Amino acid sequence: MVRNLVVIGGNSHPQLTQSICGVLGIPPAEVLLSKFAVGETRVEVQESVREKDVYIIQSGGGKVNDHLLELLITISACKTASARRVTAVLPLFPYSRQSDIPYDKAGAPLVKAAVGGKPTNGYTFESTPPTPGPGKPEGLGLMNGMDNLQKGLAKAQIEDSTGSPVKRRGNGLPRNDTTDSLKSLANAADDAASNASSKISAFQPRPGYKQWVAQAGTLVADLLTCAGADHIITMDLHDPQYQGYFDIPVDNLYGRPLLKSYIQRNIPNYKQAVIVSPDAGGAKRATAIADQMGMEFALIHKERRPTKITDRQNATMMLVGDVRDRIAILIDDLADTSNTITRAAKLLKKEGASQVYALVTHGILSGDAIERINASALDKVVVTNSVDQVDHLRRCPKLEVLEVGHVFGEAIRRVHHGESISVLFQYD
Ligand SMILES: O=P(O)(O)OC[C@H]1O[C@H](OP(=O)(O)OP(=O)(O)O)[C@H](O)[C@@H]1O
Repeated sequence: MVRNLVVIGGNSHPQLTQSICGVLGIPPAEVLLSKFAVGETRVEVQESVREKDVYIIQSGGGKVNDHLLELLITISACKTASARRVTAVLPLFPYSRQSDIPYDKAGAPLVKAAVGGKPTNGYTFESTPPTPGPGKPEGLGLMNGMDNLQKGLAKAQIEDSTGSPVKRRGNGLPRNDTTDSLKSLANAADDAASNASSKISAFQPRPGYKQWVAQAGTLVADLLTCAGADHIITMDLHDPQYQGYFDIPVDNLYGRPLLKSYIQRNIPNYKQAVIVSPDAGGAKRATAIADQMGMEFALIHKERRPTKITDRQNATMMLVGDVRDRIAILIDDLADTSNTITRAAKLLKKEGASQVYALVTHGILSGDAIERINASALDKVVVTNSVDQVDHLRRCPKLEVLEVGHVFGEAIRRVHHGESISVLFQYD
C-alpha cells in the first residue's frame, strides 16, 4: 500500500489505468470526465488531492486532441486543488512526431511518400487498402502550402498553352519567365496531378523564403508545463531528443525489454532470425535489439532521388542484408497507418523471408490500418497496450498485445518513493 499517492485515469485508456492501479494496490481516484453539449471538456476531481503525489494516465491515439485537452485540464484542476506534485503519464506521447520543423535539405516540406506510384525496378509503394496520400484530408499533417503549389503549377500550364505571359508571385514558385522553365513547370504540373509524390520533386522555394509549418511538439511541451505538470513519464518517444523541449524531468521508458522477451519466448530458433528496421530513422532502435540479442540485422532503405524537376519520383525500396529462408522481425516504435510495416513485409517476402513479424511499441493503427495488416504479407503484428487495443484485437487476427501496465506501475512506485528508475531503462 502506498500513501499519499493518487492515480487519475483519463478517458483514453481506462484498462491501462486499472492495470497500473492493480500493480500499485490502490483504486483509481474518483473523477468526473464529461463534455458539455457544445463539446467543451469538463473535469471534476471528486476527492482531495491536497499535498498528494498525483499521477494522471492519458495516452495518445484515438481522439488525441480531446485526450490532450482533458489531460491539461485535469493537471490544472489538481494543481489548483493544491496537489504537491503532478506527473503526466503518457504511454504514447501525443504530437511527438512533430517535434521538429519538417523540411528536407532542399527546404521542401517533408511529405509522406505517395502510394499507388508506378512501378520502379519492379517494386512499388502500393499497399492494400491504399494509405491516405498527400492532398487528401486524412494525410494533411505536413501538406502546408502544397495545394497552392499544385494550383500554381496547373495555372502555369494553362497560361503556357495559351501563350500568355506568366507571372507568379507569393506561391513559392520561382520567378523565371524563360520558355524552358515554363515548359518544365508545365510538365511538373502534369506530374503533380497524376502523382502526388512529384509535388516534392517539383517544389522550389523562392530564395530567402521558407514556408511556415507549426512546430506543434514545442507547443504541446509548453502547454503541459503551463498547465502545471511537474514531471512526465512516457515510453519510446519517437524522437528521444524531444525530451530537451521540456524544462521539467522526462522519464522515457523503454518498450524493448517486452519486445525482446517476446522474441525469446515465441520465435522458434530466434537466433537464426533477422532483425529488420523498416527505415533508416529506426535503425538505431532496431540495432540496439539485434546487438543485445546477438542477432543479425538488416535495413530497408527508401531511395527517393528525382534526377530532374520534371522527373516522376524514382521511389524504390532496397533491402540491405539477407533474409532468404529466415524469419524477418521488423522493429519500429509505432505503426499508425501501418503503411511502413506492410510495405516492408511485402519486400521481405519478395526477398525470400519465410515469415515476417512486426514488433512495434505503439500500435496506434488509425483508419484502415487493421484492414491493411489483414491484407498484407505480415504473419504476426505484436504491439504493446500503450494505446488501447481492445477494438484492434477484435478486428485483427494477426495482432498480439503485450501488457505495459506493470512497467508504468513500477515506474510510478519508484518515482513516488524517490527511488532510481534507471533499472527500467536496462534491457539485458
Ligand atoms: O504506420 P505508418 O503511418 O507508416 O507510420 C509509422 C512510421 O512513422 C514513423 O516514422 P516517420 O515516418 O515519422 O519517419 P522517421 O522514422 O524518419 O522519423 C515511425 O517510426 C514509423 O516508421
